[in-house]
Amino acid sequence: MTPLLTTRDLRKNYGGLRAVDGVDFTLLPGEIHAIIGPNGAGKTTFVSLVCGRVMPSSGTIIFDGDDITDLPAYRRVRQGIAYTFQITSVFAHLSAYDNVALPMQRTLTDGRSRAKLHAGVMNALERTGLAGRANSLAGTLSYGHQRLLEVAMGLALKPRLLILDEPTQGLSDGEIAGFMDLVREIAQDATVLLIEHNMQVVMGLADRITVMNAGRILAEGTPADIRANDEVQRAYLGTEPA
Ligand SMILES: Nc1ncnc2c1ncn2[C@@H]1O[C@H](COP(=O)(O)OP(=O)(O)OP(=O)(O)O)[C@@H](O)[C@H]1O
Repeated sequence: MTPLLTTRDLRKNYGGLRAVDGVDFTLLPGEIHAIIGPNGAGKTTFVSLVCGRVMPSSGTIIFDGDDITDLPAYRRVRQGIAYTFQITSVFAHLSAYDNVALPMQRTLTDGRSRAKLHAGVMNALERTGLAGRANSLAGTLSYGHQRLLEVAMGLALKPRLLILDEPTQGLSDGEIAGFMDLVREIAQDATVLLIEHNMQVVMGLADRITVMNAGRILAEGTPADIRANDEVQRAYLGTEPA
């Protein structure tokens, strides 16, 4: 199977700190792929390099056969890479509807396609269970709903690759269960790369897991492989119920 995304010897240094230190990574189309690892392992920096928020010190990023290493973030969005980040980034004083319409509008080359925009926004809100909140100001939504709104903003871009950075942080158990169903549904027509600390979510959702430690890949495999890996247990999972 041809990978959707490949990184080769990808590096990001902050002064003397090697935040991402020679990562060779492969993402297969259609998979749900989790990146785990201790705080400071380089997970957020790595996905920031993939989506273009941060430019690498060296190395190569290939997306769907094209070298995107030097492409700015907005061009990567057009190629189908969407992301939502740890820190809630909704516009509090805009409605849920407008929050989704804003990023989507940028992808429509024909500024007059209002019907298309409306259909796309409502589809994204429906998939995330927020259609009934379309007119609510984003700032009045619960934290969990704001996180879902971010996912809706990503979905409206019809991404081929959706990157989620700690999407379940701050969600209740019930919201987490709903979120897992949503990710499975998204993965039917997109590839999902997620950074996640909640091991139940990781083990329950991921087809494959990459474990990072100190900027490098420590291990890769299925949930069963990762559970059975002694090095991973020592470096990371030891204190977590795997
Ligand atoms: N803009 C920056 N300037 C300097 N150092 C940075 C910057 N961004 C990240 N780092 C450092 O790079 C290392 C990797 O950070 P990163 O946020 O990628 O880790 P992480 O695995 O995502 O951690 P967490 O699970 O806590 O989010 C850390 O030591 C961090 O302090």
